[in-house]
Amino acid sequence: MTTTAPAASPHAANGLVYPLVSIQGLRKSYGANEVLKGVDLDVNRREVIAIIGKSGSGKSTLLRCINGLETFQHGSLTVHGQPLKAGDAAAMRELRKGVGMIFQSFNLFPHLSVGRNIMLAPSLVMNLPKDEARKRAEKLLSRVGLADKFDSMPEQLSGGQQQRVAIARALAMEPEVLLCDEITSALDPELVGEVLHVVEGLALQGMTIIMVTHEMNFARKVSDRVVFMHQGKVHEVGAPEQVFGNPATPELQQFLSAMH
Ligand SMILES: Nc1ncnc2c1ncn2[C@@H]1O[C@H](COP(=O)(O)OP(=O)(O)OP(=O)(O)O)[C@@H](O)[C@H]1O
Repeated sequence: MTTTAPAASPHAANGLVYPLVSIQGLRKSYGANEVLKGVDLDVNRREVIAIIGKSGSGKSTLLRCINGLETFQHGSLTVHGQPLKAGDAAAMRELRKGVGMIFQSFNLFPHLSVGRNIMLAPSLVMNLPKDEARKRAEKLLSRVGLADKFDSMPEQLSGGQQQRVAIARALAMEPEVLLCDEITSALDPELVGEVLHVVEGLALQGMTIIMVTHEMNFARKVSDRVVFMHQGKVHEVGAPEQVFGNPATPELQQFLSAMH
């Protein structure tokens, strides 16, 4: 991908170099159902990763583990050099501050204006003074093309606009990495483009993004690497031209032909 930001790179601090997100041997079960069966994945700063795969292959569960919404039983997860042990609830809460997540449903607070939705977390979690939180919300709203919607209520916006507010709200916590879980799946087709345009802009500005998506053309255009998940594992990973143009395994070939 051509970016205006420097290329993806391992993070360097305190003389150490490490990926921004490092996942090793991650296993997660719901009861007897093992959903993630040993996932290994490193994500460098400024990388854009698209996760694709059949329904039930564990894509959403993996994202939810990365932002600490789900516990896992085995393996390790390190974000920004902070290792997170399986089941460490306090560390998971801390982790969530540095990881933004956007879901298929926008989950805006219906009784708060657009601006207040964005100000909420910086005010409550980061203790940002009200005027600074407001300035931050205004800036983010213009970044997602909604500068004039500060005082609107969520119900007055289209689905595409609400999803853009959800993106602004996630960015308000200045996350290290942004996780996107099928964020256009609930939108009418004519509204998909405006949301993808915002995500593409963030990618070009150097945001580290891990997105689960069914938008194959978008994955091909924007991502640095595509991860194909199959039966709870990373089955194939590579540059978009390799994964889409020259899939190595029959499972990926079948998945891609079923998408056409
Ligand atoms: N909270 C839960 N409790 C029990 N089982 C769950 C839970 N969440 C997910 N699962 C199961 O885990 C498996 C993987 O689900 P997951 O949502 O991660 O898959 P996915 O690849 O994201 O699928 P999709 O593309 O349909 O969203 C499924 O079998 C699902 O039923």
